[in-house]
Amino acid sequence: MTGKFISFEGPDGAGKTSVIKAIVDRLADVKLANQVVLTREPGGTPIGEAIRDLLLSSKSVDMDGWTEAYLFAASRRQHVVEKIKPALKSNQIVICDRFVDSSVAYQGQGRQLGFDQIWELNQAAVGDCLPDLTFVLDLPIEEGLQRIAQHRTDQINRLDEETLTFYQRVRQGFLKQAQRDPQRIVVVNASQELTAVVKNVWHQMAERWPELKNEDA
Ligand SMILES: Nc1ncnc2c1ncn2[C@@H]1O[C@H](COP(=O)(O)OP(=O)(O)OP(=O)(O)O)[C@@H](O)[C@H]1O
Ligand SMILES: Cc1cn([C@H]2C[C@H](O)[C@@H](COP(=O)(O)O)O2)c(=O)[nH]c1=O
Repeated sequence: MTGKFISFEGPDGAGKTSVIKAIVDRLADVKLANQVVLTREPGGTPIGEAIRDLLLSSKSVDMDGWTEAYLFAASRRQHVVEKIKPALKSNQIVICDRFVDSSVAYQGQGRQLGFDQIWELNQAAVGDCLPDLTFVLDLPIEEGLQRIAQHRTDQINRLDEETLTFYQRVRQGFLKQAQRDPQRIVVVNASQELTAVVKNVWHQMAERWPELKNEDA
């Protein structure tokens, strides 16, 4: 199978991590486990993870919105150059937990820095390296936040403490981005049971890449 770049997006608690785990298992079932590169943003590289710590730390309360936007883009640039592009070049399947659409939704729409302005800033960071396929896991904000509150095992981060209206703008940002780029972005109803969400995502992947239905690698 040739290199593929797939990103998973959505508001906090939409189920990205859970769905990605199940999709990686499915890829293993079709004998593609050794081709999978699982990664995340912010982060994905040592430099990116250091930027992640700075971005998500509750000590960064005074961070300016544009500083935040540039730091997400800087983490992304390093990620693209150091990990994503080389992996695609060697025919790996890159599965990324959040990518450029998160910046457009959170910084562009959530922080109201401007949808197009944040897209342009990120164009400089990613160049021509956009996902082949992006899943936006969509659900009412309250549901995602409730899921997190019920099951939280990791620490609360700085962005977890935003208001409901911030997250509602973020959700609209993802949906607007999907409307703008329907070839790349598929919106999935993430309110369904996890098995149904995974089935839907896998179906979309196999539609696009029929070799996934019967991979004999
Ligand atoms: N479809 C679902 N139905 C009910 N609960 C779910 C579903 N998907 C995930 N969950 C649960 O919701 C919580 C958040 O899921 P998960 O960590 O996968 O979301 P996430 O999108 O990665 O969150 P974050 O953006 O905060 O990292 C977990 O406890 C998970 O078990
Ligand atoms: C890539 C990216 C992320 N964010 C936000 C979204 C989340 O609140 C955190 C990351 O935490 P997660 O548990 O890994 O989902 O960062 C953002 O605001 N902008 C971005 O570009």
